[in-house]
Amino acid sequence: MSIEQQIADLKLVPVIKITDPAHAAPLAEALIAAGLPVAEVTFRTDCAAEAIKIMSNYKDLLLGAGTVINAQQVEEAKNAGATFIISPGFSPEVSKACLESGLIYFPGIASPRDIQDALADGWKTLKFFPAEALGGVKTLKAFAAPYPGIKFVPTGGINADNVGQYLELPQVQACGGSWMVPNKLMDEGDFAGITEIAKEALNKVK
Ligand SMILES: O=C(O)C(=O)C[C@H](O)[C@H](O)COP(=O)(O)O
Repeated sequence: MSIEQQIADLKLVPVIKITDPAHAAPLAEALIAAGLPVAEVTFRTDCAAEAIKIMSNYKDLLLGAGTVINAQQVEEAKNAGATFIISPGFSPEVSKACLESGLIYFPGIASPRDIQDALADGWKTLKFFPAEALGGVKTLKAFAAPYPGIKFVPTGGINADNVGQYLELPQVQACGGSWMVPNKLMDEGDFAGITEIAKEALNKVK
């Protein structure tokens, strides 16, 4: 099954910021225990690649790298075991690196011009970021008319209260968000708490 299809089936993509590599294994286990075996580990911390490498030991986990903004990070993510790449905005450099290395890219888009740049490189499942700040559902409905073949993974300001309204749209494959893996719980080592939040999020979207 394609990565796009697996993400569409899961409906949610937790956006994760790991500050301590020791959190990587318990976090992978917490997400798997919740029934949400997918992680977007962001390159916002120096240990992102190390965390991905640790999490890649969990073969049931669909593992991607987020906040990827250059080709070097694509290579680091791939070497660590990531199978998909996400960036906040469309990056021609990241796109080229993904095409060359066979990784799936979910580029961030915020405008029709971004959508067309992504489409020109062959990407048809796009991250709409920052979703809430850019008009949310209303903007996605407007994008759907001229680009009927494009699917979206909105992210940015999405939470348990508003995720349902996005997933009602046929052009929305899944929603991303950091609310499913709160930094506070990770810092406290409360991985059971993260499992609970991830389960609650899944219940909201079923
Ligand atoms: O880093 C990336 O690749 C991004 O595109 C941005 C993240 O997905 C959002 O920052 C998550 O937004 P929140 O759920 O509102 O915290």
